[in-house]
Amino acid sequence: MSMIEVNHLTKKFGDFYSIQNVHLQIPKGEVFGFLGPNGAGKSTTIRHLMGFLQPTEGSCFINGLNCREASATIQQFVGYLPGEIAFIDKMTGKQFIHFIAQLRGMNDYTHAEKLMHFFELDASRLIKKMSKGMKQKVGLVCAFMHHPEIVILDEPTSGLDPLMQTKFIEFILAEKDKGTTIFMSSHMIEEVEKTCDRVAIINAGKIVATETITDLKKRKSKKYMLEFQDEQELTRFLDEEYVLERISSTKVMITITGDLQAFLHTLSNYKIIDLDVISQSLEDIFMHYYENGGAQS
Ligand SMILES: Nc1ncnc2c1ncn2[C@@H]1O[C@H](COP(=O)(O)OP(=O)(O)OP(=O)(O)O)[C@@H](O)[C@H]1O
Repeated sequence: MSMIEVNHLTKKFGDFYSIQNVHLQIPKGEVFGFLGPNGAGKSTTIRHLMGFLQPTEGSCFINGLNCREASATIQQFVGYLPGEIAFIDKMTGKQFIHFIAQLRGMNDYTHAEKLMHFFELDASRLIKKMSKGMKQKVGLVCAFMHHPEIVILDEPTSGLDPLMQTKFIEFILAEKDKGTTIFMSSHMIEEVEKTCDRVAIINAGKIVATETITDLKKRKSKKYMLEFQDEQELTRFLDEEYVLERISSTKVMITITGDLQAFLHTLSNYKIIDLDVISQSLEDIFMHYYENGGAQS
């Protein structure tokens, strides 16, 4: 049985389709990424999972429970991090964390304390005086403090600095080892690549692809900026059969899809003074799907 199941979910706001025919099945223990640009429909899908929205068509289930009908029960056991957290500003971080814990009937804060320590959160401050990143950490502590088996995170790293983003990835990988089922939305391919088993890509309310990270990586091309020691070295390199764009007399941009090994081997024969990896943007990856007719794989 899937832990999370979204069946042909459609939501219309007036005449506008926020999401259309979204279909997802996430088995126990899977870390699933939900990628898409701003306004693609990620939060709308997630809000249905938490039972906050009534579908126009379709349905969703968590652990076999209908998300709309069993909303209260689901909110009790699922770990949830909303995209925009509505905090009670007058509380300190700690008071808020205890408040949420009590709503869940918890009275042991040991794990919450551990999480605060891990995320380096000083929760004694008033929430209204906290930065966006600190508030995000409060949200993460609330999402994980009751050892949930299923976790739903709406853009979990938004507002976190790069060091914390790395810590977050480490944290998710540890949760994955424990067997936690995680569904997380993001618009950053890198964090999804590092943590998830599978990913669905949503654009303009429709799923354009669902695939394993292994397959995504195989298909993904990467660009490298190479700077050669001098023009002669670059000229020599032009004989190699690579798709490249000449940037200057000593610099080229190369696109590599798939096998890196052969590329690295070739590079070892040249005098290179600098190499930069240019990450492929989400849009570039979408282009790939559009070029293939946006077919679902
Ligand atoms: N309550 C609402 N009323 C009208 N339109 C809405 C409502 N909620 C969402 N939408 C629209 O539905 C579309 C999808 O929004 P959603 O918030 O799900 O996107 P998202 O993928 O989470 O984007 P982001 O990355 O910016 O958070 C957007 O065009 C948004 O304006």
